Amino acid sequence: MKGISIKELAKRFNTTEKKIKEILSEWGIEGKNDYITEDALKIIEEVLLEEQKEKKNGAQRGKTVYIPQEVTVRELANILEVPANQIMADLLKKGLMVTINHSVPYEVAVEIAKSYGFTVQTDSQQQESVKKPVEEKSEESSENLQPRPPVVVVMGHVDHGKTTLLDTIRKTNVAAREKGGITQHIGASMVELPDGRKITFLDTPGHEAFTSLRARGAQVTDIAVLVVAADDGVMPQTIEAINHARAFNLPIIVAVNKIDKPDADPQKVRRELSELGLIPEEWGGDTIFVDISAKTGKNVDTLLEYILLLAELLELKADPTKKAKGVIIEAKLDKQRGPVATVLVQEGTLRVGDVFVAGVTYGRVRAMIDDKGRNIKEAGPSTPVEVLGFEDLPIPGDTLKVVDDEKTARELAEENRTKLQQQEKAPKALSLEDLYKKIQEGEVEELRLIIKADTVGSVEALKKALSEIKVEDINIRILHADVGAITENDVILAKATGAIVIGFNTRPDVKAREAMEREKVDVRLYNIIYEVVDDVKKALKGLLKPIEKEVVLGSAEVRATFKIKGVGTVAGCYVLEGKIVRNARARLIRDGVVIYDGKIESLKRFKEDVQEVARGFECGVKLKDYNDVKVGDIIECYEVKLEERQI
Ligand SMILES: Nc1nc2c(ncn2[C@@H]2O[C@H](COP(=O)(O)OP(=O)(O)OP(=O)(O)O)[C@@H](O)[C@H]2O)c(=O)[nH]1
Repeated sequence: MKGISIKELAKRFNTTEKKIKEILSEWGIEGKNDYITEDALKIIEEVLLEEQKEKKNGAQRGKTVYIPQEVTVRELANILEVPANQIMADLLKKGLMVTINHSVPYEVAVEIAKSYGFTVQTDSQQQESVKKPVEEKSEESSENLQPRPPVVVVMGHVDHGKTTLLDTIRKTNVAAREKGGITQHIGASMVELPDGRKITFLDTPGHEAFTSLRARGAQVTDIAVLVVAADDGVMPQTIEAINHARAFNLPIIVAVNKIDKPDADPQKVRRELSELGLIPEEWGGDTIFVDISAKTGKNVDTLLEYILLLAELLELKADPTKKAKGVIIEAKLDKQRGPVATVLVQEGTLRVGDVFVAGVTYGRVRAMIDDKGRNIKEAGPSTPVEVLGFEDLPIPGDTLKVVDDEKTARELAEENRTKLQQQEKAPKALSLEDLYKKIQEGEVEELRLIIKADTVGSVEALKKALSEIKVEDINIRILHADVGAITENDVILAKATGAIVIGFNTRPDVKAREAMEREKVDVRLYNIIYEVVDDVKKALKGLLKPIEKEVVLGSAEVRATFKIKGVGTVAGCYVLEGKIVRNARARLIRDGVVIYDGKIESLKRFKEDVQEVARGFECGVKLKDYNDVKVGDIIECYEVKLEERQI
């Protein structure tokens, strides 16, 4: 393992190479060829971070800063006079993966400022056009933080038992049975153990659910349970799920399922997952593995115990006394009840009568129904509840915030609408063309890639070739690499993580195509490894030219041919779709094979020269420098556009 170079490390911590070498010798660590191993890196990082904080704390202790409600990483870094990288590292530790222009939740920003020894002034005299959310006053009172139940997503390969596990957990949910509740599907459910401890599960199994919520900026889950069937072992979606969880730094507990089956081999699952970096605790690693049978219920209680244990280690806390804040998990229009949405309360307590803003809509909580179908009056942190009283249908992934009055709610919703419109104008996902610009602006510090290829060999070759690219200090991180078509999941993951999808001898499927359009994710298709490497290198150096995009204008079938003296062969055609345009580019297709690629030289309708001929009409086409046209050939007319993006 190569590790990280001393030079890179010095840059990351804004210090000198000499300083790093000093720490190395102090700790008796040797750097080979100026490279440090991963283990040594951890020690150095800790020493440097501590030193940096100490220094800051000393200098800043007592200094008062004002942090606006809406603050980006860059702005916070400026206010605290700390490198933006450092702030991003602090956020990552709190499970928030952001770039320099992302906004930082206010309460997190305050926490970070305090960790650097600042006193935070909340009561600003500054004039603000935006109404400050009301919870700001209570933001300071972190003494009310109390443990909250973990929010868990169950993931894994098809048929490995995700749904069965969720059903079993809900059925053995003692508290619910005693209270006679009937489980309702509301998008998430809360399980209560006999001793009163609770766990919230997202109802929709699979990583797609949380990744698409995450793509909209919502950090919903705390823990991922990876279900792997012991009779089947690690399968493609197991790997996909691991990569999705890792992309968001979500801790994973492995549930080795179906151990009741005679051909179950839980040890094989351990071996396979170890190869993927999930090493069982019993083998000296730090991943919890629990052998279960979702069908018989065996060890499911142990699994729940481990989830709670991990939750304790994660110190999940929230302040139930604050005004509520939550995430929309699901939303639907109900004929009788109007817009209904499931909200996962993340902070504070949501109460009937509360006025709220939720993305571009707002409302007042008219009623709340829990996952057992009961009407409830209030819901605390990590509780999923169905909420009635929205003005309009909210969007899953949007945040719901309780505010003081309806006027504020309406104004904030309007503001969010304006922001959304602005965002929609600018493509948000990263493209290879604008990578260089973003690197220069400090918005991107690593290039994240998702690779899909035709064979395992190609995947490996691409991974190797890409990992060898070294341009400045930009890191290339492969979030997911697999065999097969580019899927909607790949696109959603790319969107959520700011990654680029590379397809090698493979194409996006229909759903992926739709998602690409919708999410404006950069998907690149190649069939030569060298070109992938070359494009990535050029992008990192800012040399990549805009992509030429081909747009098919229309196609026509050749129904007759005419030899005309001095002109050549003219094809009598019928336009099947779109239109045929004079002087446009065209190719001739015979039995699915392109046999000519050139230009439409002349286009006529009843001997008249015309500019274009639409679908359903006949026309005469002469292809430039080509006469071997035959009846039954297809003429496809197209144009090549340069993407409008600037490098
Ligand atoms: N023997 C045995 N069968 C199980 C166990 N868990 C699940 N199954 C069976 O495996 C099959 C698939 O289970 P599901 O729970 O539907 O799997 P899933 O992962 O939710 O599948 P998808 O929703 O299709 O992704 C069903 O026939 C279950 O009855 C188990 O612990 N033991």
